[in-house]
Amino acid sequence: MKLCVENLSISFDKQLILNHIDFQIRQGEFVALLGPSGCGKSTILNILAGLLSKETGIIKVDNQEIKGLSDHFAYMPQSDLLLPWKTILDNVTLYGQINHDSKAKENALKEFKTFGLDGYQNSYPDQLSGGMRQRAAFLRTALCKADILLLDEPFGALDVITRNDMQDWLLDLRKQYNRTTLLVTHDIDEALFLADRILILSHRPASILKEIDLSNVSKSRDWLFEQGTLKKEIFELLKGENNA
Ligand SMILES: Nc1ncnc2c1ncn2[C@@H]1O[C@H](COP(=O)(O)OP(=O)(O)OP(=O)(O)O)[C@@H](O)[C@H]1O
Repeated sequence: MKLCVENLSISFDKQLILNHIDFQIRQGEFVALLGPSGCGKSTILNILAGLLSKETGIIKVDNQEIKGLSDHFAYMPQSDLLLPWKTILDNVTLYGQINHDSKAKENALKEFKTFGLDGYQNSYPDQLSGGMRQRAAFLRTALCKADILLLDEPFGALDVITRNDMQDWLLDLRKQYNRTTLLVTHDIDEALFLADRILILSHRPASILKEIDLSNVSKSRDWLFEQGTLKKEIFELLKGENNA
């Protein structure tokens, strides 16, 4: 599904946070949003997910305008929000159960291996490592029948090694699943490694400062290590905005 965001603005307490944001995401494209802290990245996801009301702007999925909550979007917030009293299988099939999908558990179990959770269906969240919990939260999001995934710093709370492992895993998964995705991250490496395109936001009120197209790049850790100049350029841009 193609996502089109036009002229998106919002203020909190009379302070303009998003200033006429325009962007599009093609079917199957993976786009990362990078920007200085507090510029409004999560706010964009919250508006798309229907949790916040925009002041101006139009959101379209495949040319159809979306208002409020929509099942086009599956949202994975920063914390994993796994329910501690439910098993991993019950946690990942929460939406399916709410929607009375009798095949929810059967369909979920087929994905446990891919998501590195094989054998853990009857475990509880506190029996899993941080990385596994994030994969479970991600599986719950991916199992939603939504066309567009909204991921807010999914690996933000993980240590650097687990984070890198999760990025490798997500890059592999991307090739298989081809879901339209918008990822919010603070991490320049993560954005470069995972995204087809990076949108860099300015300091508040946020507008899109720069777009980096990586769609023709064959991604690998070696490629990432060689991107010193590009990383420096993005870093300087974000640093300038942080000080703005
Ligand atoms: N519901 C709300 N009511 C009032 N102010 C809000 C609300 N949501 C966000 N804000 C404010 O809007 C600004 C942008 O917040 P947001 O969380 O979108 O930024 P961010 O770029 O995701 O930040 P970070 O990188 O630190 O996660 C912040 O100043 C925040 O305090």
